[in-house]
Amino acid sequence: MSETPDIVYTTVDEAPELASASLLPIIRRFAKAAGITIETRDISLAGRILAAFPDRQKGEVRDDLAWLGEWVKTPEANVIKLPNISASTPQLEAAIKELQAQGYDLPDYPHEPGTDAEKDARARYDAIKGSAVNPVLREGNSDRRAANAVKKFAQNNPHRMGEWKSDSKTRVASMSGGDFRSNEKSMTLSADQAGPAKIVLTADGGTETVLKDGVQLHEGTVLDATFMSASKLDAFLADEIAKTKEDGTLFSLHLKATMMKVSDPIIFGHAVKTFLKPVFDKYGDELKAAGVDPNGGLGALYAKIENKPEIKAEIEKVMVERPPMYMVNSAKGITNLHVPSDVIIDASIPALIRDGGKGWGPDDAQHDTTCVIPDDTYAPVYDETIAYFKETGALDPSTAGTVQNIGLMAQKAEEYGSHPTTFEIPTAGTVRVIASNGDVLHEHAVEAGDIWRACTVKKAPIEDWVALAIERQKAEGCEAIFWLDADRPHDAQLIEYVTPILEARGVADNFAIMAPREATRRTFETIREGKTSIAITGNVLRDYLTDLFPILELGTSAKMLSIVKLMQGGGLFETGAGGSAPKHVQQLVEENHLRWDSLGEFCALAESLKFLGESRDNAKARVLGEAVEAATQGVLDHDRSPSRKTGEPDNRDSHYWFARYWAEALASQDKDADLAAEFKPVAEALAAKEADIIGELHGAQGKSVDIAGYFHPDDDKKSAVMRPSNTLNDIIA
Ligand SMILES: NC(=O)C1=CN([C@@H]2O[C@H](COP(=O)(O)OP(=O)(O)OC[C@H]3O[C@@H](n4cnc5c(N)ncnc54)[C@H](OP(=O)(O)O)[C@@H]3O)[C@@H](O)[C@H]2O)C=CC1
Ligand SMILES: O=C(O)CCC(=O)C(=O)O
Ligand SMILES: [Mg+2]
Repeated sequence: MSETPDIVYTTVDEAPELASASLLPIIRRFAKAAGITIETRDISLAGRILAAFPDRQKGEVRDDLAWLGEWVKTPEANVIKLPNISASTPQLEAAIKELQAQGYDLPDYPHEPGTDAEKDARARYDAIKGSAVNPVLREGNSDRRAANAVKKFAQNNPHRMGEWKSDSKTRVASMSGGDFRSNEKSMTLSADQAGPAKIVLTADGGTETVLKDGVQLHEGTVLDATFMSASKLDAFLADEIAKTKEDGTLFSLHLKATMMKVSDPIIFGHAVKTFLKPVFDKYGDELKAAGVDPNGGLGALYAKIENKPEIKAEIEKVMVERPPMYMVNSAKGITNLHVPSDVIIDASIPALIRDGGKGWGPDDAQHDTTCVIPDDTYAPVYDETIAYFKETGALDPSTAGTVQNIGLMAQKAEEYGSHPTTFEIPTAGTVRVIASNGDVLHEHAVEAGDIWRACTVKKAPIEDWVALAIERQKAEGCEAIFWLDADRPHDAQLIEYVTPILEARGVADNFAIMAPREATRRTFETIREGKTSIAITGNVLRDYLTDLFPILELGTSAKMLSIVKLMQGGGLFETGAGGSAPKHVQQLVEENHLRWDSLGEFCALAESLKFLGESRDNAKARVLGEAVEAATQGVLDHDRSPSRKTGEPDNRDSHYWFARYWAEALASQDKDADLAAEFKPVAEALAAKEADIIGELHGAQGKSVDIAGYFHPDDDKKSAVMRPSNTLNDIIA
């Protein structure tokens, strides 16, 4: 491992990692011709678990995430980042079990840590849980958009859209009080308030508990504090369950338990308990004794009551009285409330909207759905989208314009950085954030069980974000909207930053500032006319909108260009805006067909090579990058993307075509004669052997395969499955 490779390609999980087994050898072969070093760093869930317990493993275990976390703070950084699992507790436990079965020495996940050793293990595991990678790597703000070629392809080959009817009963339900939105307070730190702050809970009896000490706050940082009332949440959930029953729709809950890894699993647990309230009322003690943690979901609960027929019977009785649930997998009986990480709001709601507002029910058919999004901060975006489509009918992807996003993300911005300062309040009292100079920055009266949190966004990332927005708007010359609500405390603080910068740069007229609901409608109206709009948003809307619009415009967010211009000069190139597509793994294992589309990897690779060309003045990298763009265009023009169906071309076929078009582009360019000479025979061989290669790739499909693990498959077996064409392998070797 050299200290600074030219490019780091991340080792991840699930479908994208399977794809890498086929694609990475091709990338390496081409990069080698230009003397470019590509190394991998392991940020997979399994890799991170092992790195958390290096002392218990045989041999050396590298902490690649820690290494990358430092590298992204240097101007040399050039990372191609694939999506990785942000694990919920059930996923983390499953991964630990698998690794233990493979012979790795790891402690179980301690649910109720008692001893010091258990507390230590729990702390190490909790650091891995949830979205533990992206916040570490994202030392810059986010620029996500569809490349022109990708957008054109989607317009010419529109995906299927469900029909939106004006009488659809699908709706969004959010709290009208007591939620994070209504309790939010926000302020910007002055110089004398900067320094280590503390968060203190003073119980109603007077006892003080320091919830967190040494919270480093800087001058100019925007600091928010808010809480979700547990009692109001429960009342809201109970009410919505009843209303859903009356409406005759599916009940669904949409959260982000992965990125909001402290707050949202607790909210999820409230939903599990409220849905099964009669069961918890009757058998609460027994369930507790059996080790049931409602935050882990129904899946974990059922596993713990296998031998308790009376509780099972009670659950069945209650379920009959409840509205039918939106299903994750109706064939397997996996409901919305089974696993907290199965229904991830950024992907789940847009997919439902793409399908005309329909979710899958227990009867394996699609129905109108009540979408419960307890916190009302961002729910209006979905509520307005649904209202708009009910009025106007579905969007037409063949004519729709596009929405780009400039997202405030750097340095754990906003809610997605709030985990260390989120608490489930143990006793009623008052929470205060106290600055180093003694100023009380925020104060809330809370009840036991309330979820209180503070979050920050620093000055430098805000200024960088506005500058990035100005740059992008200048490049596009189109509508650009800051999705900020002057009536929301946090957004009002951001507006105080944004307006003077726009004015000082003389570009204020090129931008609008609109609350999310209004911005949603305006943006849909703009893209309906075939035009482009730039959404300049905070971190959560960055996440939500870069799934919402791509899923409606392109059918998926996997095809997005996703660039993180690191604030210290490096580049982080994310592959698409979506996740690791767990269902694709199942299809591969059962039928040896991988429907994962690597277009996101192709786009990121082109950007990474072109960035290398600029940052290290590497002319060959530039040529390789331009050829990748030509290859990507070739894959689109000739429709070489994977099919969903077994027996048809899959991910591996698309890699063959990608390699071929890449080699052809290199052979035919005239900027670098050495590269042209080297790739001419490669291009010829790939063309001459087309029938053999395609035959070998297709011959492999249709049978089940063994990769010896889900979270930590065997590298050789994975490689054998993903590289079934010896003819192709020989040409690439
Ligand atoms: N950047 C990151 O690291 C991210 C990581 N994640 C993680 O990914 C996991 C899954 O998240 P989830 O919310 O389900 O979102 P995904 O984006 O993984 O999946 C949603 C659906 O999108 C489709 N899809 C996604 N990517 C591709 C692709 N490249 N080619 C074809 N289809 C694709 C699949 O549809 P179909 O099944 O119909 O084929 C998939 O089931 C979680 O562990 C989550 O934490 C999520 C988002 C970003
Ligand atoms: O970090 C994660 O868990 C998911 C990230 C994500 O969804 C995104 O950035 O779009
Ligand atoms: Mg997302």
